[in-house]
Amino acid sequence: MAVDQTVAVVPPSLSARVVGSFAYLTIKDRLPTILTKVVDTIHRNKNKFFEEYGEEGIQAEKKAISLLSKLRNEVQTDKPVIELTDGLQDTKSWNQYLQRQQSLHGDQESVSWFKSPWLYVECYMYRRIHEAILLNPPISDYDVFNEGKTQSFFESQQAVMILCTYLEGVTKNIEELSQPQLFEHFNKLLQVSLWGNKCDLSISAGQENSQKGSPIEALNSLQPFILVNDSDIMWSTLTSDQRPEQSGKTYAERVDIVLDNAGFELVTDLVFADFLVSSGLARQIHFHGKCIPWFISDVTANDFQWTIRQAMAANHKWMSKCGAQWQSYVKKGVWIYHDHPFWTQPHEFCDMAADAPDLYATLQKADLVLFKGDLNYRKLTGDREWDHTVSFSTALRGFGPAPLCSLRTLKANVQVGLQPGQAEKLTSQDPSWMTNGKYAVIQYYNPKSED
Ligand SMILES: O=P(O)(O)OC[C@@]1(O)O[C@H](CO)[C@@H](O)[C@@H]1O
Ligand SMILES: [Mn+2]
Repeated sequence: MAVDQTVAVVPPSLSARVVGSFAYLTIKDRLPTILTKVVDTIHRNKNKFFEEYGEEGIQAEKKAISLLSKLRNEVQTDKPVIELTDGLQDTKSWNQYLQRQQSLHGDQESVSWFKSPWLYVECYMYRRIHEAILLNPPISDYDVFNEGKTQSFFESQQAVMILCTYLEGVTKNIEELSQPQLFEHFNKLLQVSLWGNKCDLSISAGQENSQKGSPIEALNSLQPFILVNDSDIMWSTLTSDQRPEQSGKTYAERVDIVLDNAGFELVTDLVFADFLVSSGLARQIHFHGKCIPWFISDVTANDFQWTIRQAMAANHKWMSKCGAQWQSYVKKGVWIYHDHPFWTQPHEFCDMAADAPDLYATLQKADLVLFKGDLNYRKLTGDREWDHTVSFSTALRGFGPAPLCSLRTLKANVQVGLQPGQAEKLTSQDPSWMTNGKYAVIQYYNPKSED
């Protein structure tokens, strides 16, 4: 049953308040495990810090570890959330957000790990990890998640090669392809990018989680696990002549991709972006990554450049050809990489127009914005206890800078836009369907058309 937008009440945020919930288990078990791994990583790199910076490096390592151990204790004992002190460009807005949470809570109770919105405190933990490193020069630009990200890239080499070889097969005679053939390749590469989102390191608390086997051959068997598939509408958006004043084969002027994870997922996004450009479906791609290490595996500018360089240097004909092509797209400004502090803040995206109007204006220039991954979906929908049949547009609560599409494997218990009865059926077949990463959605919304 569709819910009328005008009368829909905004449901509460997911929170660890609900004992036994996924949010509760994340804060109780997964976050402390992640913090322990971060401490181990820093400790393991002690000699490297000594070689680079001498005794100062060792002192910084010790202080960072002590801040992180304190943080782990705060999480485990449900201490109040405290202000940031590092004076970065976003520190003030984080502290204002804490005040906002405080006023929502009322005076009686403090904002704490188990009593606050899960989205907020989970984002806050990653920002505090960054603070612990940042406050400790000379190791302040150390990426504590770098090892895991590079490892996950190398572990999926075979799949990357298969994908680059497939792309070569598509692009070499792309001019001769009919519309239906182009649509078939579009669908395949879109779905590869969708399932690439299985490979995040946060859900596995940093455990190896890379792509094994052929990502193309796997698609058929994965098809039934796509719960909402709006790829036809997405294709129509790209191929409808949105700018009839500009003649030629190119359809969309600009597609923006809000990236999620480095490693295999990023390669699938680059391959899809390459296909969009080389097929003429889009003229320019704008990528959006993170300014700081985030949710273990998320892409930073460094990861983006590193991945392209690795592909270029690969000892595989088609992979190195892809790498060279990607580098040339970047050089020519066909591909543009952006980052913005808003992506590493805890806000729901419906706040973007008010809290990051410059970013909102940037996205408004796109013909289509793709949001990769689970955390972006949580922020799109506000990470709330929505009824599963509420429409995607209702859950977006006015967010709509441009036509947009979420490509997400389900790893958190928020899901909207399902058919009546669909969620109940899934729950009876597979009770953890919302969090086990086996299911996915390609969910589209166009602010320009009526819902
Ligand atoms: O955004 P991504 O990389 O797809 O997923 C990030 C993620 O694993 O982190 C959280 C768990 O801590 C989950 O909400 C979510 O599944
Ligand atoms: Mn991620």
